[in-house]
Amino acid sequence: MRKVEATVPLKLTLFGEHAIVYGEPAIAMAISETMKVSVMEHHKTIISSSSLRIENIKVDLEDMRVESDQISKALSYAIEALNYFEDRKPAIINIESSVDPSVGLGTSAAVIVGTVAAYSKYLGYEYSKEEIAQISRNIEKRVQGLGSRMDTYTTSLGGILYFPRNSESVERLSSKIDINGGYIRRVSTTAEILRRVKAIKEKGREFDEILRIVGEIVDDAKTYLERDDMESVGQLMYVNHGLLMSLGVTSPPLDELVSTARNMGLLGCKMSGGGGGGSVICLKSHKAELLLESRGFRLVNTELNKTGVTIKEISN
Ligand SMILES: Nc1ncnc2c1ncn2[C@@H]1O[C@H](COP(=O)(O)OP(=O)(O)OP(=O)(O)O)[C@@H](O)[C@H]1O
Ligand SMILES: C[C@@](O)(CCO)CC(=O)[O-]
Ligand SMILES: [Mg+2]
Repeated sequence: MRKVEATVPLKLTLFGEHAIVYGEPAIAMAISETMKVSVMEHHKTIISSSSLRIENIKVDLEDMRVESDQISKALSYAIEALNYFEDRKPAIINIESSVDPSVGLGTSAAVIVGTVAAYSKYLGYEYSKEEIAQISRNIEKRVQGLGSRMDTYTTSLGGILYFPRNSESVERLSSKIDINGGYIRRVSTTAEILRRVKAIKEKGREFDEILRIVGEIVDDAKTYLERDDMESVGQLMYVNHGLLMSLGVTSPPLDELVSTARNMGLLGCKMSGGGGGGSVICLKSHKAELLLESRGFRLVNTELNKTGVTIKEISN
């Protein structure tokens, strides 16, 4: 029986979330939390996701229909990833994540990257990580309507990545940055928050100006990260958080935590990812870890992942 398994790192956004959707640069980092997608030979197509508590959903291979609209919405990223392939073969697709879905850690991207990586190998294709990133980026954009290539590229390629403005290139950064990260549940998905930002942006020119300043912060942060000047990196984290608050994408628990961190003299903290709750990152310190824990944030394994998606063939 053939089985292919893809392991995909999740990610943190260090700087520039939301602004990157409008052409500004951003910096993201792949971490050691993972999404695993396995594809196993079978006579029917079945999708299971333990973290979504969705078990053995049968999928019609012809039109990728599932039994209920609600479930099909929850599985839309995985289904669209399977749909990319025209020469589909039946299989059991199992998705397992080390974190909760939709908390700002790039689970939407990782589900797509993992499904494209494992299913393409199952069908006999040999895609490079860059090809997996490119295919996944288009799928995420199609499902969400809006979005950048940041999460799909970071989870495919691994490392600390800088996405320059108005360019399709990606730059690997070398930095010793060490982070504490944690998350709380959120009510909205990134797709919903992206639609809210678009609506706000259409209301006033000042929002374009905020996004442009975020872009400048990202470029300065790149310089400081490469010099390992963490005091300056931390200061820019607070400023980036403040601008995200002006865009309306933070939430009271996130703002309280970041503001308390600043009052306590921590070097730097900010929201990370789509926002509306979800993830917060701080430059690493014992105090930052205690603060995250005291506010009920679930700590994440923020060790840098340098390799990106890996695929292995398991035969039994
Ligand atoms: N374990 C999983 N199994 C299947 N689908 C998942 C899983 N985890 C996440 N997803 C899909 O990704 C969606 C969440 O995407 P969303 O973009 O809101 O969160 P995120 O990617 O974790 O955060 P961010 O985009 O802010 O980094 C879920 O609604 C679901 O469709
Ligand atoms: C909010 C956003 O910038 C990051 C989500 O992790 C969306 C995107 O880049 O697609
Ligand atoms: Mg997402």
